[in-house]
This record gives sequence, structure tokens and C-alpha cells, in this order.
Amino acid sequence: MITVIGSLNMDLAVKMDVFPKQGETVLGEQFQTIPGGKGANQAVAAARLGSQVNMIGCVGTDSFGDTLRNVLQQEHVHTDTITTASVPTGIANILLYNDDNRIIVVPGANYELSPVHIEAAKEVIQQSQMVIMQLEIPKETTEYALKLCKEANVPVLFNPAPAANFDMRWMEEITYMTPNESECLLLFGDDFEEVLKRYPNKLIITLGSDGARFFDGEYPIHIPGYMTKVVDTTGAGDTFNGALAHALVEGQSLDEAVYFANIAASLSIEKFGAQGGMPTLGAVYARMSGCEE
Ligand SMILES: Nc1ncnc2c1ncn2[C@@H]1O[C@H](COP(=O)(O)OP(=O)(O)OP(=O)(O)O)[C@@H](O)[C@H]1O
Ligand SMILES: [K+]
Repeated sequence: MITVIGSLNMDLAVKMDVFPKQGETVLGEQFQTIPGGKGANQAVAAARLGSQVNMIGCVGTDSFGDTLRNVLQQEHVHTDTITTASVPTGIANILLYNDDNRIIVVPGANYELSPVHIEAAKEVIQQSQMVIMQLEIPKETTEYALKLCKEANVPVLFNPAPAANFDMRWMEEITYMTPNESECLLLFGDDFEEVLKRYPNKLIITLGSDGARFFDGEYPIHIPGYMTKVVDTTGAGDTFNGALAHALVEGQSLDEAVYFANIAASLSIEKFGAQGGMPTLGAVYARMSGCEE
């Protein structure tokens, strides 16, 4: 079983032709509500591949909270350890204008997830084969969860996004760390060769269409991405992380697991939305074996 400790958001996307000036009202073209949050996305990614997944998070008492919980249940993610707080559910307000986007995130209930909730879910964590975390919940909660995982000897896959919330002291407690290039730059500087060597078989840098790289203790390893037609890259990183956890828990080596995660992420970018394009296990194997329909 995989446990994800992280955020659940409702994305509110407005597409517009005219961007309003201060004090102005304009008509938008399109409005969509899309379930998201890095935590929920990574949980869905792993569950769609067939992993048993447990989500630890917090939503509000509003209808967005109910919807997010239901969506996860439909994806067969266990939601018993999702708590409810009397503040609004986290949202991301996405303004799409001229092929560009402006995003406002209001963490809401995600910032109410506290060490008390992690302690209450202790048994679930102890029974997990891997715990996945990101940085969209309070720092003290992340710290407490890392401590529990260490005590219980549960491996942690840490996706340091948004990177500014990362604390370097956590490196020791993390088993696998998956920054993208800009997160890696922010956290470790621009000498990727050096930093990969410093964290062999632990630091995996994702490189967009280029795939991912790590250092295996002896050699630098680069696993190229799978070239495909991009429709929407939203959720590529989340799919990569959920798939990597799934493959590692299944007992794959790190090389194999990164290859598997690249394939899964390549399928996700062929469809719109973060969760919308996340593949099933069958779809990943079909692509690996060259037997796609
Ligand atoms: N254009 C692409 N073609 C093929 N694979 C891609 C492409 N973009 C992303 N991927 C896959 O997704 C993984 C994660 O992408 P990236 O390194 O851009 O992380 P990210 O910035 O967290 O992604 P995002 O924020 O778009 O979800 C890559 O390692 C790769 O496997
Ligand atoms: K997508």
C-alpha cells in the first residue's frame, strides 16, 4: 500500500479573451472546475496503475470538499484519513489568457492538516510500503510525517514542489527525491552532476521531454523521455511521481521504475487536465511493448 500525504484542491479555470483591468468587468469564454492538488493527483496516478492508495489530507465542509473526496473514491483511493476543517477547501484560480496562465492558489483546508492528523493516521503510515509527500501542506506536518516514517522504517518519495517550502534538513529522512530542473536549481544550485553524485540512487531530476536522470553510485544514468504529441503537460510531474512509487513498490529497480514513470507521464500529456490523462497499467505496458491500439 502507498500512502500520499498532501494537498487536495479544486482548480477553477477561466478562459478569457480580454484580461480585466483594475475595476473592470469582462466576459469570460469558458469556466471549468477540475479536481487537483499535487497530493490528490499523485494518489490518482498510483491508484490508476493498480496500487492500493491511501490519502491523508484535509478538505473544507463545502461542496468542493465533498466532490474531491468522491472523485478519489471513484478512483479507488481510500479516503478514511482525509479530515475536514471548517475553512474553505483549497482552490487554485487559473486564469487562461492569450496562451498564458496566471494562477492564484488559496491553500484553505490544506493548511489545516496538522501533526495531530498525522498521528491519528499513524497505523496507516506504519503499514505502508511507501509514503509520497509534496510541499503544499504545513511545514510542521511534513516534519512530523517524516519523523513517523523514519521510526516505522517506511521509505519516502518526496516531490519538492513548491521548492521554496523545502527544508534541507529533511534530506536525510528522504529515500527518493524528485525535483524538476527549476526546483533542483533552486534547492541545490546549477551543478547537477555534482549534486546527483552527492545523493546516489536518491535524487532523481525530471527533465521534461528529456526524461530523468540520477546517479547510481558508479555511473550517471539518463533515462530518456518517450517522445509524443503534447496536448497538455499539466500533471506530467504528478503522474511521474505516482508511477515511480507504484513501480518501486512493485519491486522494480530504480532504472526500471524511472523508465516506467517516463512512459506513464508521456501518456498523461496526451490528454487534457492533470488527472484526466493519467494512464492505467495496461496503457503503460502497451506503450512499453509497442502494442498500442
Ligand atoms: N514533452 C514531454 N514529452 C515526453 N515526456 C514528458 C514531456 N514533458 C514531461 N514529460 C514527462 O514528465 C516528467 C515530468 O516532467 P517535468 O520534468 O516537466 O516535471 P514538472 O515540471 O513537475 O511537470 P509539470 O509541472 O508539467 O507537471 C518527465 O520526467 C517526463 O517523463
Ligand atoms: K495532462
